[in-house]
Amino acid sequence: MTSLRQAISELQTNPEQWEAFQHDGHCVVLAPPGSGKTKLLTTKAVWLANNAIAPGRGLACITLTNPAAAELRTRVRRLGQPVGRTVNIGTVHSFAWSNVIRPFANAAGFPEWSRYTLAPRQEANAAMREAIRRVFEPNEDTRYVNSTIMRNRKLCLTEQEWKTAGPNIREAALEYDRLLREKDYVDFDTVVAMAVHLVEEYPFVRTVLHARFPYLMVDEYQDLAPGLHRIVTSLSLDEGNSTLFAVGDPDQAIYGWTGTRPELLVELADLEAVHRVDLRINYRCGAVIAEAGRRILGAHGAEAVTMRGGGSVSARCEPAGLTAQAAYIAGRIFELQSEGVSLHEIAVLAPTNGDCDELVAVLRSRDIPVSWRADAYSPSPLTMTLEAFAAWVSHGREDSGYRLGDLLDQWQQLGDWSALRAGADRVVAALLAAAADTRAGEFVETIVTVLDSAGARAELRSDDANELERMRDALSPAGGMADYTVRDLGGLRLRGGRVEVLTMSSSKGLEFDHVFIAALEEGKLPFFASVRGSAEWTEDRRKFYVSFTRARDSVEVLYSGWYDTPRGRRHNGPSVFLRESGLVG
Ligand SMILES: Nc1ncnc2c1ncn2[C@@H]1O[C@H](COP(=O)(O)OP(=O)(O)OP(=O)(O)O)[C@@H](O)[C@H]1O
Repeated sequence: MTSLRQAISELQTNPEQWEAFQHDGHCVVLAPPGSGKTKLLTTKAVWLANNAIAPGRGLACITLTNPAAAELRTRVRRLGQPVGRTVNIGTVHSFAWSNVIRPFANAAGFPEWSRYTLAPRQEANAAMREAIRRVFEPNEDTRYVNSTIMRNRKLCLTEQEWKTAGPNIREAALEYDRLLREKDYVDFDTVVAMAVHLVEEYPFVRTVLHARFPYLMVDEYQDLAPGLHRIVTSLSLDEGNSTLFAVGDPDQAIYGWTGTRPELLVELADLEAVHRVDLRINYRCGAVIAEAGRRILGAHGAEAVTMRGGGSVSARCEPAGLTAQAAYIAGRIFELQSEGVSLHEIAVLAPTNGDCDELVAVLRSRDIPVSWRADAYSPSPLTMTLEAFAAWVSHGREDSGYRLGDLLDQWQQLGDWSALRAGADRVVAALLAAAADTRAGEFVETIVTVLDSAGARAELRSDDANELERMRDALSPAGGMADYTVRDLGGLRLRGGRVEVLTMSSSKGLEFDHVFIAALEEGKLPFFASVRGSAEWTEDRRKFYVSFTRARDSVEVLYSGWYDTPRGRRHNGPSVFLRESGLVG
C-alpha cells in the first residue's frame, strides 16, 4: 500500500503536479495519458479529507462510468482512506440521483420525483417505439428518429434548438418521456435533466450541497455531457461555492454516443476563475510508445515527454484472419511468460465484443487463463460489489485490498439503506462461510437470498437489478461463465493471474506492461459507416490512441487486411490509422 506521505512526495518531484496539488481554488488539470491525473486527484482528495474538511462535511469525487468510479475507490483505499461519507465516490448519475434528486425533490415541490425509478432497458425501448408510432405516420422514414432524440436529450437542447432537429422530433421525445413517467420511470437523461433543474433553479439546493461537499472533484472530465457539465459548474463556478478540481484529456474522449463534448473541458480550463495546469510528463509509456501515440493523434499531438526510456512498437499482418492473429498472440504470451512477465500485466484488445469472443476462444483452447466478462453483464455498483465480495473471500484482506468494513459500506450504498443494513449481518455470515473453490453461481445465489430476505432487491436501482439478472444467467449452469469459481469471479476485480481481454473502449484508465491490439482492419476501425474526418471517425482514432497508450513496455498491433460480415468478406486492408501513423508502410 502506498502511503499518503509517499504519494505526496512523488508529486513534489513534478512541478506541475505539485502546483495543482497545492492550489487552493478552482483548478483544472489537462494532461496526456499516463501523466498522473488520477494519481493527483486521489492523493489530493485523501489529503483534503484529512486536513481541510470539517467533520460531517466531505468531498464528492465523480466520474462517468462505474469501472472508472471503482478505480477511484481502489486508489483512495490504497492510500489508507476509507470510502464513504467523507470521501464520497460515484458516477455523475449516482451523484445526481443520491445527492441531488432524492434529498431535494420534495422540498423543491416535486414529491413525485423521489418515487421514480430508472426504467429497465426493455421498458425504455418499448416506450420509444410507441412514442414514434403515435407521432409519425406509418409511411414516414423514422430510421434516425430514435438516435436523434437520444442524442438531443443528452445534449440538453433548448426548445429553440429542438425546433431545428426536424419535424415531430420534439413531440416524439415528449411523448416518450410521458409514457415512461406514466409508469413512474425515468431514464438516465431525465435524471440528469431533473438534477440540472434543481441545482440551477433552487439556491437552497446549492447552499446545502456546498455545506455537504465543499470540494467537488471530477476525473475524466472530457467524458461529461453538457447536462452533467452544467450540474458541476452550477455547484462550483456559476452560483455555487464548492471548490472544483477537475482533471481530463480531450484527446481521450471516446464516449461521443453519450453526448460528450470534450471542448467543454478546454473552455472550463480557460475561464478566468479557474487555475489551469498542463501536465506534460508521461510516467507510463516507454519513449517509443509515447512517440508512436503522438503520431496516431496526427498533427496536433503534443511532443511526448516520458520518464521511461525504451518501449517497443510493432505491426504484424496475419493473412489467415483473426484466428491466426489470436494464435500468434498466444505464442507471444507463452514467450512473455517464460521471460517472467505476469499474465495480469498482459492485455489483449480488439474493436468489438465479437472480436474479443473469438480471441478468447483461441486463448482458452491453449489453456491461457483469461479474464473476459464478455457482454454477459456489465459492471454496475451491485455486480462490482459481488465481484469484490468474491475477491475478499478468495484472496483475503491483504491480497484483495478490500476491507470488510468498506465492502459493507459499499453494500449499504446500493439502495435503501435500512433494507440493506438489515441484511448486512447475513452478508458477513455468507462471506465467512464461502470458499474460494465454490461455484461462483452458488455464491451469488446465496447473496441474492440475503437481498431477498432483507427485502432489499426491490430497493435496487433498476439498472443494477438488470445487471444482476444478467450476471445470474451468465453464472448459471447453462450460462457462459458456468465454470467460474468464487476465485475466478474475484479475479475479475483483481486482474490477478489472467490475461485481460477487453474491447478497446473499455481499456480506458487501465495500464499494462504489454498490450496486443488485434483486428485493426479498415471498416472495423474506423467503423465503415463513419465518414473521414467526421466526429465518429475522429473518435475512433482517439479510441486507438487510448488503447495504444495503456502500455508501459510494448504494443503489438495485428491485422489481416480482411474480415467477415453477415454480408460477406470485406477486403479493405489494414486500418487507415496504421498507415497514417507510420505503423504500416
Ligand atoms: N509524480 C509521479 N511519480 C511517480 N510515478 C507517477 C507520478 N505521477 C504518476 N505516476 C505513475 O504514472 C502512472 C500513470 O498515472 P495515472 O494512472 O494517474 O495517469 P493518468 O493521467 O490518470 O492516465 P490515463 O489518462 O492514461 O488514464 C501510474 O502508475 C502512477 O503511479
